[in-house]
Amino acid sequence: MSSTQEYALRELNREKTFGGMGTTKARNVPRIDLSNFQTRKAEIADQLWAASTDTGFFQLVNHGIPQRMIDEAFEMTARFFDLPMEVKARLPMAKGTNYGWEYKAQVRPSTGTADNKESYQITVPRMAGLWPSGEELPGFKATMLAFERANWALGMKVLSLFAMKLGFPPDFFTEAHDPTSPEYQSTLRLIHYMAMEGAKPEDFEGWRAGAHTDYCCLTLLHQRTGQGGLQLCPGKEAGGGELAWTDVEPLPGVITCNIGDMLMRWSDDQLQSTLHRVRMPRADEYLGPRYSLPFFCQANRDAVIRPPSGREAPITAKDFLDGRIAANFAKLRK
Ligand SMILES: O=C(O)CCC(=O)C(=O)O
Ligand SMILES: [Fe+2]
Repeated sequence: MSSTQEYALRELNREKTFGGMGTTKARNVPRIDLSNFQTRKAEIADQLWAASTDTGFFQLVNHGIPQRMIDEAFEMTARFFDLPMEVKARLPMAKGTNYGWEYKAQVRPSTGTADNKESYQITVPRMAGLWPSGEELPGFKATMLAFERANWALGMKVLSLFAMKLGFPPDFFTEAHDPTSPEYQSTLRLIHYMAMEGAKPEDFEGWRAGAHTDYCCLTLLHQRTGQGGLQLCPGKEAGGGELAWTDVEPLPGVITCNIGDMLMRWSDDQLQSTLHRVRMPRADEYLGPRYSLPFFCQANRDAVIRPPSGREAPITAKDFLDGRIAANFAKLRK
């Protein structure tokens, strides 16, 4: 078995145990202020480290991405998903890839059912033929490229502090996520969870996004106030039995972040990649569409993940990611 297949299988078996409804529990998701970043690096690094070795989730405030830019990205996202099906179908995500449009194709190993969503993923060097035309959606490409780069820059700022804590040079992860390289594979994802107004009772039994951990180093997640549903369960408490889930409410001016599997491995499991999911709204909650914009900092395909202790074998970020994509999108056409 190749290391990719072996990794995919291990992940599959682990995630299959997380699909149940579980209970709920209040937990603190730390809020971390990035203002005066240059002079407060040591303090911010301590706060990031404490949050990420504990719940694996934190929320950034004063992060520097202008609210206007975030609002514009959400407006373009709604317009994109409003395009006719046949237009979106001309931009398909091919099997084994991480870019393009998919409709209800992501089957989470935890649930075995498709997420009730459509998504469009932007992996900048591999978008040939996958952008809507300027006539179909004026301004879309420019807006999304600028938003992608703003997220990348913020992600690298945060990762530079993790590098410091792990004893790597400060620009270690920036080099591993070099956006000028053709091997770049960080991804901006646009997600549309379908409105549930008038849906049948059985439609509420599924998941908007089934329980999973992210594949990446770090996720920056933009959400809309009033469009809740994200829940987390820390890994330390996910060791079997019924899981207790915590609601993470979207707040204005906040970017919710979590550590992914890639950084967990790179840090010898010190930084926690935490299980999360998006639940269906209850009948008495907002039932309109839900949009979210995660940006996944994923090390370039040729970056080698070599944990300092040497306990886990080195693996390229390509092999690491391919295993996870294969386990999630088996349904897509080649
Ligand atoms: O939509 C959300 O709030 C979370 C999405 C998510 O977890 C993912 O796409 O990995
Ligand atoms: Fe996720």
